[in-house]
Amino acid sequence: MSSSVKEISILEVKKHNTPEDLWMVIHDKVYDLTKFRSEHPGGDDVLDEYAGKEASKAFDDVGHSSDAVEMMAQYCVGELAVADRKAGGSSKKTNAKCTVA
Ligand code: HEM
Repeated sequence: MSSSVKEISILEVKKHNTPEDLWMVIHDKVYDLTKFRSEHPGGDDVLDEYAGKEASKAFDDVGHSSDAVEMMAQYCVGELAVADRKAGGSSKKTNAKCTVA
């Protein structure tokens, strides 16, 4: 069965590790936060810190609101490749729609 969600490897995510090209992984979803960076209420520096990286724990530790979680979907560009996922990485909370082809 084909899925409408694109699978992205962690190696691909790592290439997008600058403020001008900023991707990160949160709960097995890949987000392109390049445009959101300057709008993030928590600041651009914290996002820069996780550019190209796995940021699930950092995201959870902040205790982001449900509004923040809802905002995530629009920046989702795909799912982390199954082989690159870690046990416990997924989260119902942030398993929102991510149907970008
Ligand atoms: C798609 C990813 C993200 C979205 C959509 C997002 C969104 C938001 C929003 C809407 C707020 C305002 C407070 C709230 O509604 O909870 C916020 C605050 C904040 N965020 Fe994020 N955020 C994201 C990722 C991250 C990451 C990876 C970090 C890493 C540490 C982070 C750190 C913070 C901090 C420190 C605050 C300020 C909390 C405070 O003032 O009490 N955020 N974020």
